[in-house]
Amino acid sequence: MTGVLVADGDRPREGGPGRKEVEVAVGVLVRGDGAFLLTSRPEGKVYAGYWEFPGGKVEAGETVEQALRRELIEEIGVEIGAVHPWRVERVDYPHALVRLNFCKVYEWTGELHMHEGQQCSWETLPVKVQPVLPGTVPVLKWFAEERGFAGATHAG
Ligand SMILES: Nc1nc2c([nH]c(=O)n2[C@@H]2O[C@H](COP(=O)(O)OP(=O)(O)OP(=O)(O)O)[C@@H](O)[C@H]2O)c(=O)[nH]1
Repeated sequence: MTGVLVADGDRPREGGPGRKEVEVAVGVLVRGDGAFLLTSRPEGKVYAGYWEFPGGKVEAGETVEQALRRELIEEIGVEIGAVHPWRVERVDYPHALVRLNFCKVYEWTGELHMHEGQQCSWETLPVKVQPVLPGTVPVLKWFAEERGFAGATHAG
């Protein structure tokens, strides 16, 4: 990871002048009944306790799809089937400039196991869990558009 590291509290910050975009692979697991999986960010990470879609940073030499397959095994213990790239969203956080590659996934094998002490919840609109990570909010809006859902997509 290149970028300027700035000591800040208990965690270094990625970014600074000329900060590099961090590619992130994000999995939107959708069940047959339309429910989608949200997970909470584990303790020790930025935005701990916020709800998001599972995924993580793309490592050097990996494609988004490869990163997604690896992250979902590592984080939630499932092996995913076909990956359907959906939308890309750029979010400028104080801690990083991220490029979120949201991919829909309809098939997976294995039981859900939260390997990082997260919580998980199958959700429909409006989502019940909160707080929702800022980078997750647009996805809820895309779902609302797709599903003809009117009203607030989440609390807060
Ligand atoms: N996984 C995930 N990350 C998201 C979402 N929305 C969003 O803004 N992000 C941001 O994308 C980045 C993903 O990094 P991460 O911390 O989950 O990645 P990672 O598992 O590789 O973690 P690590 O390398 O810090 O241990 C974070 O800055 C996170 O705030 C989302 O829906 N899912």
